Amino acid sequence: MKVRREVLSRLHRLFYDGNRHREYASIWAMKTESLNLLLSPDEMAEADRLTIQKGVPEFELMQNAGQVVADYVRVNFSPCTVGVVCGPGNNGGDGFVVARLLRDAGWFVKLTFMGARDRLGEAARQHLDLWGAEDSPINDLLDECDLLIDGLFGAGLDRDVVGTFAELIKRMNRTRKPIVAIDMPSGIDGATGAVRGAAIRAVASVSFFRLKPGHFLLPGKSYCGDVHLGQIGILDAVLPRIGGKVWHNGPDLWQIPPYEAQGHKYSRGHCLVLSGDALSGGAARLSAMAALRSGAGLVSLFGDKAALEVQAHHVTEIMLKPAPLEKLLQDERFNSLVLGPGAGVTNALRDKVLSTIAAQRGCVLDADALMAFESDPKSLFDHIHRYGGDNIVLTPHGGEFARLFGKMDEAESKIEMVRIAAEASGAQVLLKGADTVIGAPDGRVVINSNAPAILATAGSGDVLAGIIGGMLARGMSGIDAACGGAFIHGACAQGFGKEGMIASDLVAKLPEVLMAVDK
Ligand SMILES: NC(=O)C1=CN([C@@H]2O[C@H](COP(=O)(O)OP(=O)(O)OC[C@H]3O[C@@H](n4cnc5c(N)ncnc54)[C@H](OP(=O)(O)O)[C@@H]3O)[C@@H](O)[C@H]2O)[C@H](O)CC1
Ligand SMILES: [K+]
Repeated sequence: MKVRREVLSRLHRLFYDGNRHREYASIWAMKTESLNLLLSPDEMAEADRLTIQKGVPEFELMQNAGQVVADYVRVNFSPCTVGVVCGPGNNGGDGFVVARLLRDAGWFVKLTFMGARDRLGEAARQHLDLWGAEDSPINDLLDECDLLIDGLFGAGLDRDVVGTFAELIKRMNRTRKPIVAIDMPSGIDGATGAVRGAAIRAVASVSFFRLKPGHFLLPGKSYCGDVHLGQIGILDAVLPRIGGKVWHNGPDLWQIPPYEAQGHKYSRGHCLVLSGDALSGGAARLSAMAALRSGAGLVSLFGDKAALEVQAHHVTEIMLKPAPLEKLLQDERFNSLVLGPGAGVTNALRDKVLSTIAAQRGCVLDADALMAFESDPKSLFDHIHRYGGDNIVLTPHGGEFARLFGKMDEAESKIEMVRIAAEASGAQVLLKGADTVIGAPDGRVVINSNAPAILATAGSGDVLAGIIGGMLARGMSGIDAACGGAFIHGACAQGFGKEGMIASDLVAKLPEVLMAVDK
């Protein structure tokens, strides 16, 4: 019933043409069973429990989990001597299955169990019995095996790893042998990606049913190696009961509105970008070019006449509007704005932001547009709550985020930080970084993980703001535009290569990437 209501309201909004900001279909509301959904270890344990309650034996889930890992190993490695290190819980139980299946396939397998048989659960104990061979001393296993399987801890890690286990993890890493992690690299917190004391550095992590935030948040991501997902019989039908609210970003989550055959440039939206002054216009120009390449029908730079006269020497397709913002906002066709890049932190900028919000336009508030509220963020947030923030995207980097929302030491992870910030501000918050996290005011969070290191270059953030501005102009909602923008931005950098990229190269890559994500 709830889903039906969401679909109906989505359809209502689809056909609603609010003049100021048109909204197209977002497939977001129908994503309960999406493979992009991420589950925390606790949510995963709940999915496991509900599935078992519905009659699927835990023994079978464990058998299937081991099978998925063994299959991964057989496809990706040549037969060799494998050492399986099993911990005291069900992660170790999966390890018993992997060991048995690889042995059955003719591989030479050693296994060390770092727990007590009588403390294992029933299913793990049965699988230990089926393995049935002598335990190997850990020194022999580490010396003699070519490939290690990490079955120490998975979803049940609930404290820092210390003492013997921490030493073992470090020794496994020091062998420099390839390690395949079952579920998560042991020591990585699946909910937050934090290293809990010590963690396995895996070449691959094979997980089950749905991935976890820790596979994508740093530093966890850099410990996982290749991440592989397999299905083990946990039922999709349990997902509505879990009600997960964190997703991994990808084109399945959002849809760029297609061009209409009858459309004209105004029906594709008009994005206004505030120019910096005469000596600081490059950032806004990058945003404007990105917005235009992202498919906004028209893009205009506005600002001081002196600044626009300089811009006139650089732009061709982009128009220049030397009019005051208040006047521009009377024209409803300007449906999206990008404010902040190179703008300078001034009271005048602050006023422009507040006017834009009051005029209920889609907007991206970046850099200086955020810092203009550093001393009084509440005035920004109150304004957004008053006029509505569905189509507003704030794009702070870590430093700006802390200055606007406070340090949030209490918060558990980037997910919690962004969730709190989105709720407080009433807008979408896109916290930039190597693991960009995007939050909506209703608690939904999306992790974007496709940004390569070369994206950390001057002007890259201006391009991101422009892409999101272009998406808003085309009629995407704030959350869809933010997620789409972050993914497309990362994909542009990935498509460029490893060296020498500058921000305008991202703009040049946009057509190729937009074609690739077009559904
Ligand atoms: N839902 C699924 O997809 C399935 C998952 N399977 C696998 O099971 C694990 C989760 O199993 P679980 O038994 O809940 O947890 P772990 O094996 O990860 O770890 C629990 C044991 O580890 C001890 N523990 C936890 N943290 C530490 C630590 N820092 N230092 C030392 N020991 C630690 C804990 O000990 P206690 O003292 O707290 O009791 C437990 O003994 C999941 O990751 C999958 O691999 C199923 O096989 C199939 C279904
Ligand atoms: K593990």
